[in-house]
Amino acid sequence: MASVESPVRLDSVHKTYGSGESAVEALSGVSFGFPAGSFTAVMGPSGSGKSTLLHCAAGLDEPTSGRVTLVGTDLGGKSETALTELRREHVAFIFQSFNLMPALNVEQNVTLPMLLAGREPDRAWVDQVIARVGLSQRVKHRPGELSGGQQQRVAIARALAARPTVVFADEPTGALDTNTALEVLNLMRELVAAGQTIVMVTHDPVAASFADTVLFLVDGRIVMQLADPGVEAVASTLAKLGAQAKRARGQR
Ligand SMILES: Nc1ncnc2c1ncn2[C@@H]1O[C@H](COP(=O)(O)OP(=O)(O)OP(=O)(O)O)[C@@H](O)[C@H]1O
Repeated sequence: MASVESPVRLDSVHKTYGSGESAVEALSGVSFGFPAGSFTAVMGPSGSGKSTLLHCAAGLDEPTSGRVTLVGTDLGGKSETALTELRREHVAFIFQSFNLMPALNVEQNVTLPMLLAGREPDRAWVDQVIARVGLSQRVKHRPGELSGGQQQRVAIARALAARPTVVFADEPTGALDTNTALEVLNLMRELVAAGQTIVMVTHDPVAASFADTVLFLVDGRIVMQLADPGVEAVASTLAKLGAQAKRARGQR
């Protein structure tokens, strides 16, 4: 099951929030297969639907219509329990809102998802991941004893330690200093080289340049894809799309 060609697939996904006058169409027919062992960045102006796409792809939010397939499983009509099990087995998140367990120390937070999935943590790899995010001196600290950036690094180590099939990341480097951000992005590239699939929402052209492909969303639609993206190309495309979106809003 885990070795499907596209561990994450969206087919004609629409997502509308609210109804009637106040309805907002956050996704307007998104179709994309994220290939196994690929790193894809999702970019676009504020409100273009990036987080909604990520939440629908991860089964955290249900599309209004269309189909999402995660690691070979059609998520349509699945129970919350079935979704939780699927995620526990195959998926990791690096979201700002995915909090750490306050009573557990760094090492315990990092190994918890594996223990919950009934898997024995690979201690050497766990130590390596914790070292790569610069927290070797903090393994016995609790989240409350760490800075915001350090807590984010624990969340990153936690996501990477379990070697999930798919990593969903929302602004994973947003709260990090430049050096740690580069270290984390390099680590993500290593995971991709090892066959894992990463889908990352970011506003940062430098972070996006680590991806194999950048998808640009405008008004809930994929309007452009950039392969092997360079920082300059990403930044100029983003600026152009942002200006177009602003003009279009002005005309409405
Ligand atoms: N729970 C919700 N209820 C109502 N509308 C929502 C909800 N979540 C998102 N939206 C709307 O859907 C659209 C897309 O939102 P989304 O958060 O996916 O955009 P985004 O591209 O991630 O934005 P940003 O870059 O500002 O985080 C926006 O117009 C937003 O206001």
